[in-house]
Amino acid sequence: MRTKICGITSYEDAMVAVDAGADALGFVFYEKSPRFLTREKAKNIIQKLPPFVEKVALFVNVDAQTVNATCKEVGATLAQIHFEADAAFYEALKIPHIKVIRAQKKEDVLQYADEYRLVDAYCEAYGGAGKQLNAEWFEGVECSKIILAGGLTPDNIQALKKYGFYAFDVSSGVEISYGKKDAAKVREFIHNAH
Ligand SMILES: O=C(O)c1ccccc1NCC(=O)[C@H](O)[C@H](O)COP(=O)(O)O
Repeated sequence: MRTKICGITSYEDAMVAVDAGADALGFVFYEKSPRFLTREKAKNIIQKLPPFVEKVALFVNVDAQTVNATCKEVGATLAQIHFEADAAFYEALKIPHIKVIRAQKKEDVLQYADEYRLVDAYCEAYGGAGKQLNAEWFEGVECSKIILAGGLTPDNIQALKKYGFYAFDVSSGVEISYGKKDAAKVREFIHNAH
């Protein structure tokens, strides 16, 4: 199972995740987030990372030009879009991207079913709240294009493997404090996901 460790704010935490086998790292460009980091700080981390690691830039309520410019400047390889955006926004993006579904009910997890998408639990903060989805919503659903997020921990992912998700995404479940990862939990999460 692929894994993304989200809310990275230091090179040390990034390398703990990479060394443990993370496929992707998430960087939050939402100023109201406790995991927000500046473009300069993100660039300094990203430029030192080894190849074959997806560098994901997260955005909330910005225009496409901001997404394009930020990703180019920091070296992000994928944009993660955490808000409702229209077709013109997506057409203007010049970088690979994934939509985020902030699910509030079972039907929501079926949105954009033909696309790889991240399904997270709805929260006012847009993400990183440690709020879990109802696993029963995935019963009978084709999950191979879903990146599951929301309240995942090293202890609860084993039971979720049976749904056949594309990947697991975690932030608060492997943290000591906002934006500071717990190395042991990061390793345990990735180990248990595989
Ligand atoms: O992490 C944040 O602070 C954040 C803020 C605004 C938009 C998205 C954010 N995080 C998005 C993620 O991809 C998280 O990994 C995802 O929501 C799961 O978080 P958690 O429930 O804490 O594992």
